[in-house]
Amino acid sequence: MDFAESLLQRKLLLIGNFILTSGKTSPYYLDLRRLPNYPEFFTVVDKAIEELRNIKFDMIIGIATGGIPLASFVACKLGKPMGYVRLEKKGYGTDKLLEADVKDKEIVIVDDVATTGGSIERSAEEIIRNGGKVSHALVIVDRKEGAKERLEKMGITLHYLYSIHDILKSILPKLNDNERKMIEEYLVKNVEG
Ligand SMILES: O=P(O)(O)OC[C@H]1O[C@H](OP(=O)(O)OP(=O)(O)O)[C@H](O)[C@@H]1O
Ligand SMILES: O=C(O)c1cc(=O)[nH]c(=O)[nH]1
Repeated sequence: MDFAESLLQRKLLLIGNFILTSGKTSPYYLDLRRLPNYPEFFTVVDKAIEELRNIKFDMIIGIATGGIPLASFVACKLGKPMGYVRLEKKGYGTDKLLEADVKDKEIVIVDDVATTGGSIERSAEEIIRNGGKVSHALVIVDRKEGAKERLEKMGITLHYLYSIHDILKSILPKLNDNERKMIEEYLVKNVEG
């Protein structure tokens, strides 16, 4: 079974009507928060390590919440420091967004999914505000909805382990006509090449 089929079988790839963090509505949703429940996660960790092999960096920052497990496992296996950036301030305690000392460090940002790239952009801005540098980000799946181009403008290269095309090509034939039509229409309107 390939990765996409296992996502579908484990209900980590859902078909329906989903509101995204950007406010867009999508007929599919990658719910990778439970991927670490399954052995496929270890393959993803190994692929991420392979993808980072030729990149020089000091620290990995995961984006809460979806990016934290992958950031943690990869950092641990590589013997690199790790931290994370919150979605929002707590309003109490230290009230920080970024839980890491990034000053003068070269950071790789890690997340589960990139759609518009807004979450990575906000995280990079916070890291830069705190004195860190960001040239690379890595996600498990790039939904190909503009993240690469958006991040390029900030000088950040987006790496991904699977594109949405890799995921959907083996899945589309398994769906009913209505589901397939909704997804194909969404792809035409929202997704690059
Ligand atoms: O590229 P973007 O358009 O920013 O969308 C992708 C982001 O959306 C999801 O996070 P979400 O905000 O749902 O938070 P969660 O990981 O805590 O569930 C996902 O984990 C990415 O961080
Ligand atoms: O854009 C998002 O918010 C998003 C899309 C997706 O497929 N999965 C996810 O966790 N978030």
